[in-house]
Amino acid sequence: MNTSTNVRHKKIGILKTPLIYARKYAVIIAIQKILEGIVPTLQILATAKFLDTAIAIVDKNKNFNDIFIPLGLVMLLLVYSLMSQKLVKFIEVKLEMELREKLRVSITEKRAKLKYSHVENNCTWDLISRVSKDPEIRFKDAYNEFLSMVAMFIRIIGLLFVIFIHAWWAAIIILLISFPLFKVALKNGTDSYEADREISKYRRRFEYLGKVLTGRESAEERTLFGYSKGINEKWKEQYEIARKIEYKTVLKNVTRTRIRGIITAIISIIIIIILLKPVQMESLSIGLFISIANGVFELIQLMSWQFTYYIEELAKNKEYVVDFNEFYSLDETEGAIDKPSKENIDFDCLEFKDVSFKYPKTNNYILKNLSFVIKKGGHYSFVGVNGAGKTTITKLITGLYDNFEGQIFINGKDIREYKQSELKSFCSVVYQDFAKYFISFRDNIALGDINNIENNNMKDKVKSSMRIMGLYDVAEKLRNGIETQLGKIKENGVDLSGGQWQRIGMARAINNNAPIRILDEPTASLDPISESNIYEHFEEISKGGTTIFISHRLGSTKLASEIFVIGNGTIIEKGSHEELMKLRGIYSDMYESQRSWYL
Ligand SMILES: Nc1ncnc2c1ncn2[C@@H]1O[C@H](COP(=O)(O)OP(=O)(O)OP(=O)(O)O)[C@@H](O)[C@H]1O
Repeated sequence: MNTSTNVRHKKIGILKTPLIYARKYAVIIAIQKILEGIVPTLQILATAKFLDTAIAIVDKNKNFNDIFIPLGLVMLLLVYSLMSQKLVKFIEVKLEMELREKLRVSITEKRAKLKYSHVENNCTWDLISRVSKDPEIRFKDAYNEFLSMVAMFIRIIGLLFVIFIHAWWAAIIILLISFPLFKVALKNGTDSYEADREISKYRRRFEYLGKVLTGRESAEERTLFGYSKGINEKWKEQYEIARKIEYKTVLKNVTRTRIRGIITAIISIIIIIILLKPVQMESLSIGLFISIANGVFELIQLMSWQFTYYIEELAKNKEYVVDFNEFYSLDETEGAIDKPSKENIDFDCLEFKDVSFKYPKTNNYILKNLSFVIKKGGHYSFVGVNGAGKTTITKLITGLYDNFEGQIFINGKDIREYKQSELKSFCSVVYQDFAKYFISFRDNIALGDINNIENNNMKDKVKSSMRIMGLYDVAEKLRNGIETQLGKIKENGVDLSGGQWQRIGMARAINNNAPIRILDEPTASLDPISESNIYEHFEEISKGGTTIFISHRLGSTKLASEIFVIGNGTIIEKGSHEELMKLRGIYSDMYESQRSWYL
C-alpha cells in the first residue's frame, strides 16, 4: 500500500549499537576497559609493597631477594598498561570500520524509505543531516567514552577504598567534592550539544554561501554580477553568529572547568598535608603514603578533568542518540525502496476527484477541489502561471504525497491502495529539476529502466532513446562515445551543456516502459531546433502511451488532446487548443501574448 507507516523503531543506546553491529570488537574493548579500571589500584598496592620492601632492605630488616616479587609485579602491571593501550587502539579502528559499513548502509536505506515530506521539510532535513554526519565516529567515541567512564569509576572506587582503609576522612572529603563537579560537567555537555544544534542552522547557511562564493556552478555569474563582496558580507554575518554562540558556550564551559580545577587542586594539597600526620605516628607506611599521595593527585586529576570530560562528552553523545532514535522513528513510505513492478501494467485512466492539498505544516491550500480525468493514449497539457500547482499535481500522481483530501483513482482503484512498486511502474517522469548523474553517458540513460539494466538488449534500448533525443551527435564527439564519464568529478570526466543534460534526462525517461509519461518543463533548456525536434518525435517519445506535458512554451500545447489551465489551485479552463482559443479566456491571452513576440 502506498501509505506511510509510523515506524516502531526499537530505541538503541550508546552501548547497544556497537554490540549489535560490531559485537566481537565491542566485547574486546569492554574487557580491556574493565581491566583498565582494576589495574591502577593493583599498581598502587604493588608500588607501595615495592617501596616498603626497598626501605626495609635499606634498613637491613629484609633480604635483598625479597625485592624481586614486588618488582616483578610492578613491571608486569606496567607492561600490561603499555601493551593494552596499543592493542585497544587497533581494535577501535576495526570497530569504527565495521560500524561505518553497517551504520552508513542502514542510514542510507532509512533515508531512502523516508516519506517525501521529510525531505522537503527544513526541520526534519536538519535532523537527517545531523544524524548522517559521521555516525560511526559518534558511536565509537560514545561507546569508548562510556566504557572509559566505567573504567575510571572502577579505578576511583579502588583508590577510594585504599585511601578509606588508611585515612577514611580523606576518602569522604574527596567523595563530597566530586558530586557537584559531575553535575557541572553534565550541564556543560548538554549546553555544548544544544549550542552545536543552534550553530548547525547557521553553519548550513554560511556553508551554502561559501559554495556560492567558491563553487564552479556560480563562477560566471559571480564574475559578471560582481556580487562576491555582498555575499561575502552575508557569509561573515552568518559565520559570526555561529562563532559567537560557540565562543559563549566554550567560555562558559572553560570558566566552570577552571574554577573546578583550582578548587580540587587546593583540596588535594590539603589532603596530602593531613596524610603526613598518620605517617609521623607510624600508622601509615612511607611506601603506602607515597603511593596514596600519588593516587590522590591522580584521582583528583581524573575526577576534575578526565572523568568530568567523559561525563560532558557522554551528555553530548546522548543528545546525538536522541536525534538518532528520532530519525529512525520518522515515518516511512511503505515499499519506497522497491523497484518498479516487472509486470506489464495496463493503464486505463487516472482521475482526480475533488482533490485539495496543502504541504505539511503549511496553511495554504495549493490545490482546491481539483477534478480531471486522464485517459489511456491521450496527450494532456497542464498550463498556468508560476506557482499555480502544476508540479504539485505530478507529486500526487507519482505518490510522493498521500495526505491529500478527495480521491485519486488509477484504473478505478484508489491510489493509496497501490503498492509503491506498482505506482512506480505507472509513470516515468522528466522532472523540472532533473538529476545529472556523474556516471557514464550510457548509464545515465540505462538508469531509466532499472529492472533491465543488466540485460543484453539494454545497449540497443539506450541507443534507441538517444536517437529519439538526437543524442548521437553529442556522444560521437566525446572521446569514449557513450562510455564517456560525465561530470567533472572524475579526472577524465566531461561536462555537457544544460540542454544536452536535459536531453539525457529525457532519454532516461523514454528508456522506461511506463504507460504514462510525465514531462515537466522538458524543453526549458533546449534550443529551438532541439525543441521542435521533440515535438516532431512526440509520437516516438510517447511510444503510443499517455503523456502529461507541463510547459510554459505554449507551442507544445498544440500536441495535446486536452489542455488543463490551472489557476487558484483548480482547473479554470479546459479543452483542445482550438476550443480554448475560441473561448478567448486566460489560455488564449497567454498564447497570444507569447505569440506576439514571434511576429
Ligand atoms: N515542499 C513545499 N512546501 C511548501 N510549499 C511548497 C512546496 N513545494 C512547492 N510549494 C508551493 O506550492 C506552490 C505550487 O508549486 P508548484 O511547484 O506546484 O508550482 P508550478 O505550477 O509547477 O510552478 P512553475 O510553473 O513555476 O514550475 C508554490 O506556491 C510553492 O511555493
